[in-house]
Amino acid sequence: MLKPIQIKEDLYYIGVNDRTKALFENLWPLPKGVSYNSYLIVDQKTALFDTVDICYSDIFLQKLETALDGKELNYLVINHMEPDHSGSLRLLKTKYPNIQIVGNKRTADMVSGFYGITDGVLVIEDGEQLSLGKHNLVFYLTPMVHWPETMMTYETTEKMIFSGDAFGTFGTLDGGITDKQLHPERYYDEMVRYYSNVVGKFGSPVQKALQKLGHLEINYICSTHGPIWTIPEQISKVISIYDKLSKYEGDEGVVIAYGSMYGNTEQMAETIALELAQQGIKEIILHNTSKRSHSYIIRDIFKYKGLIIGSPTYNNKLFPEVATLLAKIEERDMKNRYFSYFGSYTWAGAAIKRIAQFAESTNFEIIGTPVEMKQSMSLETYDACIALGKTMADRLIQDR
Ligand SMILES: Cc1cc2nc3c(=O)[nH]c(=O)nc-3n(C[C@H](O)[C@H](O)[C@H](O)COP(=O)(O)O)c2cc1C
Repeated sequence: MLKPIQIKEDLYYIGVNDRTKALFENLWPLPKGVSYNSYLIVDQKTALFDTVDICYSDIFLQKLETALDGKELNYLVINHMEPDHSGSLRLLKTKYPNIQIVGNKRTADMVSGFYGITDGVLVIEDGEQLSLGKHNLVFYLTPMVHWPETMMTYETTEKMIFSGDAFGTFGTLDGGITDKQLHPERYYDEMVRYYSNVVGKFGSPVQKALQKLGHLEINYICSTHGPIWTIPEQISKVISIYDKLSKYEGDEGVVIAYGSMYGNTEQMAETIALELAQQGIKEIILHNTSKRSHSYIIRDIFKYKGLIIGSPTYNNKLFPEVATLLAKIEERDMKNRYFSYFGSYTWAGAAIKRIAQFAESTNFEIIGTPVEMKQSMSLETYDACIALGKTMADRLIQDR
């Protein structure tokens, strides 16, 4: 028998930890794992909020059964249909055939399309309410805070928000479930990585959602990944992280992401970094795009205002890992960055031209003069790298 965790009277945590999966969405590394959170309110009516990844259905269903303690399961509220949360739906419906599945019309379409379930679906509108007895639920549609059907559910008595993926983070819950039981700092970098990797493209919908929900008093943030946030300062911090990231606001600092096969292009990166430090910039992060998972590079690009990209010419194109990274930056509609670039070649340069095309497609502010190096570092190239580093530092310092 597996037991759920009682968070407070009427509220149970019945999520699970995944320490097995290597890549979230088969893309983003999970060195600290991830949790799939599900919650149950037990009132005159019972309501479950989201399910878990299908790999953990058995554990989840056992915990649910214990939490229900013989009561009927009345509602499943689906805030998000991505399979890491809806994966247990078919099994849940088989075990509790009379359950009412609550979602908006887009949810209903996906419930039918993914799981072939069309009966017992209660379609709600934005702002609609549902009473469980003592607890009252209000549904807020927040489209594209990841997927078009995403919504959040606000419980008005205890002021709890079931936020779906919003305010989520990578990292398993190792014993502690609420922020009071753990060191929240452990999760913040992983929250930024989660946001930038998974939600990063949707800055504007996240801003709309934050404005829509801004008037709500919130005592509990119950996300589908990571800790339950209950401490007022932590709640403010979590919301401010999402606010800042969705506005694409960066801190003072520079990410230099480069490709290099034999180290020549890397020397350009090193030279620029030395000058940035010389000028008083403390946060300088060099990422070798072949060595570091792009997941972390993207996280840092979301963190810092300065971005410098470097690449050798490779078969008349960009070095492949750099090209892939640029595509990932483009996909995320990255904004508000100070951008510089550099490149190298041996017989006919193409890297610089390709990065210039990328730069044109963004709204980044181009800083300094791009540096192109033939073969290896000459005094002229060295001076040009120093000049580029200085111009970037000056631009960042202007904002202090
Ligand atoms: C597989 C391969 C393909 C290359 N393709 C080109 C090319 O199309 N045009 C060019 O001018 N140089 C090309 N180069 C040369 C590199 O761009 C040049 O040597 C550069 O300085 C390498 O930088 P690195 O030392 O940082 O790896 C190629 C090198 C390799 C290994």
